[in-house]
Amino acid sequence: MFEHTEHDAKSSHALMEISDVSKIFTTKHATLPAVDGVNLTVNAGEVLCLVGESGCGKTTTARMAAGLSKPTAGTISYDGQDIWSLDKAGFGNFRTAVQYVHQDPYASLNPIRTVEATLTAPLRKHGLAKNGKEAWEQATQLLRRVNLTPPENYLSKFPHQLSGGQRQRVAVARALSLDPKLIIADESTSMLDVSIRVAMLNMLGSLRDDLGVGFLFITHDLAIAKYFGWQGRTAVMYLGKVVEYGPTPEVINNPQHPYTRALLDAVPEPDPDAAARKLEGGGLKSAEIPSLANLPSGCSFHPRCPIAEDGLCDVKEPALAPVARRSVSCHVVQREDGHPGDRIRPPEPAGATSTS
Ligand SMILES: Nc1ncnc2c1ncn2[C@@H]1O[C@H](COP(=O)(O)OP(=O)(O)OP(=O)(O)O)[C@@H](O)[C@H]1O
Repeated sequence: MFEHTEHDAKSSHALMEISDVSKIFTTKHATLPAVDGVNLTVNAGEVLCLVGESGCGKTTTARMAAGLSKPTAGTISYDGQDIWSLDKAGFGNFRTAVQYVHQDPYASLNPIRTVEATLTAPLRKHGLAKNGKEAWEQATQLLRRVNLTPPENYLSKFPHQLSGGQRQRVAVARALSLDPKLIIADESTSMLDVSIRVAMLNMLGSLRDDLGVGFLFITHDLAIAKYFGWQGRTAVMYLGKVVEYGPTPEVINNPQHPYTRALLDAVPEPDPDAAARKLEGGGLKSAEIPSLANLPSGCSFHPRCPIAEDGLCDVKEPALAPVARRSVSCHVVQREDGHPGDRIRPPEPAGATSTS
């Protein structure tokens, strides 16, 4: 969709580092490890897609990356600094540089504010516009940037007077008003019709190309990751953990983890129930995701996994390890790749005698 320029490859540096990050929610009834030991890096101008089924911890990770929620453990660094050790001014700068675009703009746009007020308020608040005229001019430029033209047709509108796609573009324009280095887009196209979705993705892609904005792009749909994040990397999450992580073409064209393979088998399937049935039909033993409150032993994917081995996968938790130009956490895949961890073998059945 959009070209990867030489400039990007050379100028890429780690903008955000998510290191060993966990988030545990404690409710009256349970302790929920929503995110468990996640490591991710987003380079400047790069797209990192975070993919997985509902409830796997994508939004929780995204909210921590945006500084909206504090990790239970681990660190989120922006430009080399732990965001939770920044002083108030430093944290404020981080919050302007990293903008969060919510999947439902209805939830984030103030219903009683016009588009103009929505766009000019942050400009005035952060001193990016000296006066009302300058703020108005910048607001019109922002609307052009997100292809809402002519801008004059939109400035006086309220959110309810816009279509879903237009609202989403206003939310992106507002995020852009503060000249962010990184946009965290949480399923920001999932509520749109397919053609509007594609137009929106193309527009976001042009921001990356023209402005060098990096993206942490959250989606449950690998087809979207393929379309939007082809030049970047993709991390597949399952029950709070990253199970496969690498360059998007590697992950999509040659998936290694059985969960990634199953997710790809289920693409494209807009109806979640049909997708779940397809997941089951596509080789998974079950469409049911185990509860975070009662995680399976060993590899938490093993009860659904078509290649799980008794005595191995239900006993020992796999770690991410390099396999075929990406990282994968699967004992069986790692063993087949000749990984040093391959010496783990299922125990001999009771009564079996060794012939050696
Ligand atoms: N504030 C909270 N308190 C308790 N549990 C929570 C809280 N927020 C999220 N969870 C739980 O943490 C898990 C991960 O949720 P999260 O929203 O991060 O998943 P997700 O992959 O983004 O799902 P979706 O695609 O449906 O948004 C879920 O089991 C969810 O119920």
